[in-house]
Amino acid sequence: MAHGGETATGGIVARGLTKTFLSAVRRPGLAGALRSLVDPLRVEKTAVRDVSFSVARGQLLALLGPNGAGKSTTIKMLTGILTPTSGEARVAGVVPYRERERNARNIGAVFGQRTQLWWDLPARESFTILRDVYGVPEAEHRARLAEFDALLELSEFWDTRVRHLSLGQRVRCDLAAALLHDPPVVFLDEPTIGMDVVVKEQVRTFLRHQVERRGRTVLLTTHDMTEVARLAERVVLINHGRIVLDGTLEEIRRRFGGTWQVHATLDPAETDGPPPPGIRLVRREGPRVVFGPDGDAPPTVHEALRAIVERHRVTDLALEENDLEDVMRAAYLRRDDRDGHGDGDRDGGGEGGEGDGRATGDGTASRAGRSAR
Ligand SMILES: Nc1ncnc2c1ncn2[C@@H]1O[C@H](COP(=O)(O)OP(=O)(O)OP(=O)(O)O)[C@@H](O)[C@H]1O
Repeated sequence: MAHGGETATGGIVARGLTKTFLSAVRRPGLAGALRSLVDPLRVEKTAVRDVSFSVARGQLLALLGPNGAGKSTTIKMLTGILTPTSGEARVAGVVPYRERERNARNIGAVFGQRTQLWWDLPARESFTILRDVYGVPEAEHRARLAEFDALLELSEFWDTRVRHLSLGQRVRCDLAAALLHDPPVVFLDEPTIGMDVVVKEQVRTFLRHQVERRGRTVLLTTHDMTEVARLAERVVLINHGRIVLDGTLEEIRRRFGGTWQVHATLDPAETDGPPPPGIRLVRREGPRVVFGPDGDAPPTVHEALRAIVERHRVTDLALEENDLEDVMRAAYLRRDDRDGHGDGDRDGGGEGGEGDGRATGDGTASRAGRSAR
């Protein structure tokens, strides 16, 4: 966990962040509806529960989780839009919900569904207004716009009124607008939603440039697993408002799906024998078998291939990586199982906590793993 000193240079720290909403619900039936008018029934909903993580300066972290997991609520607390019910946050050394103006200078934010651009103005005029709002020197402004244009091809459409831009064009302008004042920290809530594959790749290149060349700290949410695979060094997976895993994509694969599968055809003379240690038989159909990693410390794929060939009489061998969407589905569903058992998981602090999804300890809770049982 990073400390205040680290965030002062441009990192993010969330400690025990919790947000509970109180919302009015209507009682059923006409009489209930009338009663609710004078005596509203309020229910509590904890959207984010004891969430702790940190992002060091110049790191990109993807916040992942199913719909309603609490991602946007977390980002809203870190951008100062919402005040947490308990816990604390620091973004570039500032408590965002206490010093909103100071925080606004340190961060850029893009909420893919909304725009911060003036609808009836061409984007370039919005950029000029933002330059004046943030007091960016003209030469700096021009240099930064030129950099953004080179990466995002904005000049093709920045003289068109924002209301006439396509979604992909508009979000590219929003990305530029969010970074024009050179913020050290950037929050992106589903930035590539609805973009075509070419524009998505352009935006990813732009983000990589901002992280690697400009040293910005980026926290993004996405449901696009290709995006995660291409961009994120580290992911925090949340579900039902709690952190399930804080680690790398490889760790998610290992815990929820396994990092590899070996499809083999065995010689008909092969007699049934157990697979090598650390390897499990996922599926068997006649001579065709599928092996996967087993346990907490499975062999690497090279070790596995060698062990399988030494142990079994193999006539054909193919290596496949587990599909990331399948792995994520297993991760999301696994969390639901755990909730159903009310296991009282608490630690949001990441790796090794009770909330790390190792419900069975086998580390291979994949679709394939289940079908093998
Ligand atoms: N203002 C609010 N009042 C009451 N409940 C809310 C409010 N905002 C969010 N919630 C609830 O909090 C939970 C988390 O919502 P949130 O928008 O953070 O999820 P999310 O992970 O961003 O989901 P998605 O991927 O669908 O955008 C949801 O159950 C949502 O209904």
